[in-house]
Amino acid sequence: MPKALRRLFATILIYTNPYDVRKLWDDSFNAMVEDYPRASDTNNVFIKNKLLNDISKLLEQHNKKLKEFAGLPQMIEGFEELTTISIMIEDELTIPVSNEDITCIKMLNTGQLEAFNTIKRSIVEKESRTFFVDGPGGIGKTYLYLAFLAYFTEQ
Ligand SMILES: Nc1ncnc2c1ncn2[C@@H]1O[C@H](COP(=O)(O)OP(=O)(O)OP(=O)(O)O)[C@@H](O)[C@H]1O
Repeated sequence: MPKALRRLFATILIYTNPYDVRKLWDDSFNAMVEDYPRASDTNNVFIKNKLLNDISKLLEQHNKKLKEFAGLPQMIEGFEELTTISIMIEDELTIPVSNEDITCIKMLNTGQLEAFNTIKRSIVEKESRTFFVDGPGGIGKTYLYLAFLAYFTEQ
């Protein structure tokens, strides 16, 4: 739904050239960013610029630019490069999850389950921590990763 609203917003800009773009932006803002990830370190400036970046890409498909619409906030310079990470996350989310991967979660051994629960808790509580999973070859690191991928994609 938020994605469809962003597309609708861009379509309105392109085809109707509304009188009060800023009001349309302000009124639609919250609904358009509903699906954006909100980590603890994600502030409003990031959300605003991510939205501008997404709208900008939609406008580009019609050879239009953000700056052509007076009243629209402008994106901070260099923001596009900062979004590379979120594109990587979006790519990860397109990987299909097999039933076998979903079964992984129930099959985790004690060590894997401990790691799974610790990392999952940290993600759910938006701690923004980094974990390094190490161990001898064949111990089940990839298996643990597949369980995570299945769990969070399902979510
Ligand atoms: N909890 C588990 N239950 C059943 N099979 C498992 C479990 N954990 C791992 N395996 C299986 O053990 C094998 C080795 O696991 P995995 O590939 O995850 O190890 P790895 O630590 O990533 O190895 P490497 O470091 O060599 O890449 C795989 O065939 C995997 O399916």
